[in-house]
Amino acid sequence: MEPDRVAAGASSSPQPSPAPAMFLPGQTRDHERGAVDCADPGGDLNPAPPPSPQQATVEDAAVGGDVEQEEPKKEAMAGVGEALRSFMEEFGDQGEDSIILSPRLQEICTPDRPTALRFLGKKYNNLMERYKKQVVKCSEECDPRYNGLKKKYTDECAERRRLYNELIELRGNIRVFCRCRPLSSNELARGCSSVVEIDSSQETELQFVPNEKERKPFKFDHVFGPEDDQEAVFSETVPVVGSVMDGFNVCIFAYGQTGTGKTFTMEGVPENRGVNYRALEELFRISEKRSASVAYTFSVSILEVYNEKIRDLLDESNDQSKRLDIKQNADGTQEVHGLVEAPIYNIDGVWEKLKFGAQNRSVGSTNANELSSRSHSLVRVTVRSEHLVTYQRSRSHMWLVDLAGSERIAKTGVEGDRLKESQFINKSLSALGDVISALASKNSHIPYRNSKLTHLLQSSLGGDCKTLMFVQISPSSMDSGETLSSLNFASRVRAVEHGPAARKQADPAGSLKLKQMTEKLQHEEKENAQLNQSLQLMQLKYASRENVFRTLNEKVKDAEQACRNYQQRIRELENELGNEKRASRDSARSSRPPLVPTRQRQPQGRTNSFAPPSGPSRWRLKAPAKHNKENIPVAMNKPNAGDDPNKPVGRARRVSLAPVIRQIPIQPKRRSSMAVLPSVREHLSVLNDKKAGSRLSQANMARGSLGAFGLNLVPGTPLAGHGGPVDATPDGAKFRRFDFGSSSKFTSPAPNVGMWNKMVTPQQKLGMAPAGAKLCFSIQKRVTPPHVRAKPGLGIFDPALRENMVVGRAGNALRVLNPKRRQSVI
Ligand SMILES: Nc1ncnc2c1ncn2[C@@H]1O[C@H](COP(=O)(O)OP(=O)(O)OP(=O)(O)O)[C@@H](O)[C@H]1O
Repeated sequence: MEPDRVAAGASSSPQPSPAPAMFLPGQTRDHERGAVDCADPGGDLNPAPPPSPQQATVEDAAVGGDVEQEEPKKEAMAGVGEALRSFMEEFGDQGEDSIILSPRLQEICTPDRPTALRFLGKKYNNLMERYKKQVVKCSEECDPRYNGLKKKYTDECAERRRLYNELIELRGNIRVFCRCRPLSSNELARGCSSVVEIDSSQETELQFVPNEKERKPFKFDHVFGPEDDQEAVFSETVPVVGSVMDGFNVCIFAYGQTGTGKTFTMEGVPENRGVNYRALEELFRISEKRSASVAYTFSVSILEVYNEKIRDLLDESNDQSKRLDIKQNADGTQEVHGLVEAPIYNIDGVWEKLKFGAQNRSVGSTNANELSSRSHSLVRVTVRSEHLVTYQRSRSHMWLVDLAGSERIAKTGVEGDRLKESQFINKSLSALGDVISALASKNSHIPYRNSKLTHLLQSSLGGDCKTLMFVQISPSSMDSGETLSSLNFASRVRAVEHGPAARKQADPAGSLKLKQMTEKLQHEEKENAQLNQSLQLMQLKYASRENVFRTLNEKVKDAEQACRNYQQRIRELENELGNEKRASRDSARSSRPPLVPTRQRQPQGRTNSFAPPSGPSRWRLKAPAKHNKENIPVAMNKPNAGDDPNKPVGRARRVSLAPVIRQIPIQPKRRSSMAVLPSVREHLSVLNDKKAGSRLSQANMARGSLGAFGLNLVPGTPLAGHGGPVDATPDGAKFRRFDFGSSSKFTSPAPNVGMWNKMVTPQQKLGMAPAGAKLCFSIQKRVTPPHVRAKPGLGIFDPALRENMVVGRAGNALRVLNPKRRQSVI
């Protein structure tokens, strides 16, 4: 901007409006004031236009010529100049236009207004322009920030309120609303004044001012003044009412001196309905709103506690003698059995019920109230809900209680029945006070059962429900005493902590079912775990058994193979024997000696010179006694030392050389088998003393082959050497020990064998078997089928096991000792 134009502009424009320009960030109010004063010392806020250079010169001269006159003015302006200077400094140092660096400005020691203005010239205008731009820029920058901060602040406030409410809920305090009724016309007529001061801006506080000197503040969750209507009261109550729809138990009760508006608050009047009606209206509204997801059903019961008796106000029979008692449910809640629970489907139905109940309520006239409630009235709304998606059920109660008024008997002037009622009322209210005190001081024992009222409200006062108390007060100076005691009581109630936050109530039937299901589930889980364990065990067992089975299978296969080999071998041997037999028969036929009479006579028993039939027969051979020359039997058994073996043991008599064979009863499951035995000598080398007692067996020897071999080929068996019954037990085994070639004590001497002597083995006859090789006949305990015998458990069929069992060998024959079963010869 050019200097001329600035000067002209300045002169033509009388209002450059410096005042706003003076309110700068960082400046103090004094500075601002100083700047304003500087701009307009005479009181005019608009500064004088900057003088033109010419004017400045003239003025300079004038200043110089009239110093004395200007002296006080200069002094006054000194501070102003200083302010201006600091202002300029603040805006200075801005590049070329900076006035700080100006040597001229620095020369001015005590700048006064004209000097400064003259000096500023166009700089002032530039600065103003810059300042305005900065202000605009600043506001542009700050506005969104300001709005953001403002919003943040509002949000924070809301959050703080929410957190506070949450804190209150967590603490579980009973919420207390205070409602003060207006002064009645009666009171006004009496000239009563109000002792209660309520500041409408302070929603939670009231001052109790009984006189000019006394003033006591009380704090509640909300304070309603005389001008607050039913709607305002209910709008604060709605959140508590809504909780019952979420499954919480709720209790709302009104307490206060008689005539203070308890019934007015709870019941209201038809044209101005109270909490009861509005609460139920709200329940239906919420139900309608949630109908898509939750199905609600409502029922209502109305009762009163009159003179410590419970009366059902919905009982149409109005039977006064009907006795209702409080019982404790399994879940710890209190229940009045026999109480009418009327279902309600719409708000009209609600009003009908409420009206019906109110009509039945006991009321009477007192000095304090024309229509005074003489009982505690309780409306219980039961809300049942079922979620349509999750099928979760809940059942909750909402108690709406209008207590009877506390009253001073003397003041109310009651007598007779009214007096009795008052005493009961006061007694129960005092019990309520005791309960509250006990709860507030966290006593272990809460005296709920001292009155029917406290017993009924047990779970609503100290339990897990949301409680709201209206303390009703009268503003009248006449009632200041009662008002103060009500306020004190309400404060105590407010301090009560419920303990844990209110809990959602599940439907008892549903929860019982759920409990049963949970128990069943737990039981099944336990069983499952046990089954799993046993299954794992079985799997382990199965795996190990499978292993064993596989091993056994392999062994069986081996044994079967061995068995097949043996069978093959036996067939071969049988064939050979058959051949031998045929050959020997043929040769015998061709060289048969002539028949000669025999002097032998048949033994007493049945004699048979032929081999006994094969099969499970048992034979008892009377072994031929050893005879001396005169045919006198001598002792066969162990002779005593010194005994003459040839000494006759009895009367000499003729005896048959043929063995006496007596058939003994066949024992089932016994069989005989035969085996090719090595020669006696070999045999003796095979057997040792200990093993000799073991039974001898012929594995897989065909049963029919026994007959072919003949009994006469079996010396050493009981048939050969033992006169007693065949004994297959280990004790008898010693008798089966034989020494065919030598003089065994059980075998007949070779010359005396008689016809037996002639019966040589087919092997001997055919010369196939080594000299002295015999067939051994043994008796086994059990006849085991081939497949059983082939089992590897027997051992002898398993080559590996058999090797371990071998106790002797003779040619092809092996003598094995199976410790588990028996000793065998193969
Ligand atoms: N907030 C209010 N606004 C206008 N009138 C009120 C209010 N509160 C109470 N009243 C009036 O005061 C009178 C007494 O009220 P109410 O019967 O409800 O008292 P109360 O506490 O129930 O008495 P009591 O304990 O004897 O039954 C009634 O006529 C009622 O209309």
